[in-house]
Amino acid sequence: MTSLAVMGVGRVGGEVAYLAAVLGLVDELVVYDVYKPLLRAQVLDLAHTGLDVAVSTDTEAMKTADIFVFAAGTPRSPDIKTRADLLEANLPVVRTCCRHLKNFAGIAITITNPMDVNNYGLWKLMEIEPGRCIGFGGQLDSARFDWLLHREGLAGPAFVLGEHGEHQVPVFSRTGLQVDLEHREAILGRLRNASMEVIGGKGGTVFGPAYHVVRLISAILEDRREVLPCSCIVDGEYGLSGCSVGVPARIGREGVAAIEEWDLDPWEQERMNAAGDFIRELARRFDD
Ligand SMILES: NC(=O)c1ccc[n+]([C@@H]2O[C@H](COP(=O)([O-])OP(=O)(O)OC[C@H]3O[C@@H](n4cnc5c(N)ncnc54)[C@H](O)[C@@H]3O)[C@@H](O)[C@H]2O)c1
Ligand SMILES: O=C(O)C[C@H](O)C(=O)O
Repeated sequence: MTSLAVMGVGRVGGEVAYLAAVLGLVDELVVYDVYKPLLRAQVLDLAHTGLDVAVSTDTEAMKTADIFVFAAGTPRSPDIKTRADLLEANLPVVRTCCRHLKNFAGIAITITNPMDVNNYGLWKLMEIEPGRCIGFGGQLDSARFDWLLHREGLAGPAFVLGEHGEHQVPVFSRTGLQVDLEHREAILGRLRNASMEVIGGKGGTVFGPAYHVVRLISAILEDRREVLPCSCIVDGEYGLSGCSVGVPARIGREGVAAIEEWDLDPWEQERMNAAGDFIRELARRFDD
C-alpha cells in the first residue's frame, strides 16, 4: 500500500495527485486544502475518474504517508517579480502545515515558493533527517535550460543547480558546449524569466512542474537512484551549509541517497556561492 499526501491541491498539487493516480504510482491519496470548496471539488473530480485509488482528506493520515508533497500557499502573479517575494505570504503557511507533521516518517517534497527557503523550513519544523526533505525545482529549471539550448541549435546534458529563483546556476561546463560568458548571461536571463510568460498566460505553471514532480516521486518509490537536480540540505557540499540549495542528488527510496560533487568552473561556483548566501539569509527566518 503506497500512500501520497498532498498539502494544497490547487493547480500544481491537484495535478500531481491526479497524475500520480493515473500513472498507478500510488494506492492511496491523502489530500488537504484550506479552501474547502476546492478540496471537495478535487476529491470528487478524482473519484469521477473511476481509478482504483482511495482518496482521503484526513490530515492525521498524512503523518504515515510514504511521500508528502507540500504545494500549499500563494503562487506568483505577473506583478510579483521574484519567487523570494513570496516568503512573507508563505512562511506562515509552512509553519501551520508542518506543525502537525513533526517526526514525519516518509519523504517530504517541497514545491511552494520560495522553494529552497521553504524546504529548509520544512526540514527544521518537521525535525526529520535532512535526506528526507527534498526541494523540487531544479528538474524544471533543467528542462527549461535544455529547451532554451535546443532553440539555439545547441544540445548537451542540461542541469541547473543553485536557487530555484534569480540565483539559479545553469551548469554550462557539463553541456560539452563552448558558450562564452556573454552568451551564458543571456541564456541565464531567459531562464530566470522562463515561467513568467506561462504565469501571465494561464495563471500559473502546471504541466512542467507536475510532470517532473511525478518523475521525482517515481524515482523515490522505484528506488531508481537516479541523479536529479534537487534542493537538499547541504553540509559542506560545494562549500555550502546552513541552507537548502539545488545540487545533483542521487534519489532513492530513502530520499537523498547521496549528493554528487561535480567540478564547477569559476563562473558556476561563484553563482553557487551567491545562491547559498541568498537562501541562507532568507532561511534565517526559520531559525527563530
Ligand atoms: N517549485 C516549483 O518548481 C514550482 C512550480 C510551480 C509552482 N510553485 C509554487 O507552488 C505553490 C502553489 O502553486 P499553485 O499554482 O498550485 O497555486 P494555487 O493557488 O493554485 O494552489 C495553492 C493552494 O494552496 C492552498 N492553501 C493556501 N494556504 C493553505 C494552508 N494553510 N493549508 C492548506 N492549503 C493551503 C490554497 O487554497 C490553494 O488551493 C506556489 O507557491 C507556487 O509559486 C513552485
Ligand atoms: O515561476 C514561478 O513562480 C512558478 C514556479 O516556480 C516555476 O518555475 O514554474
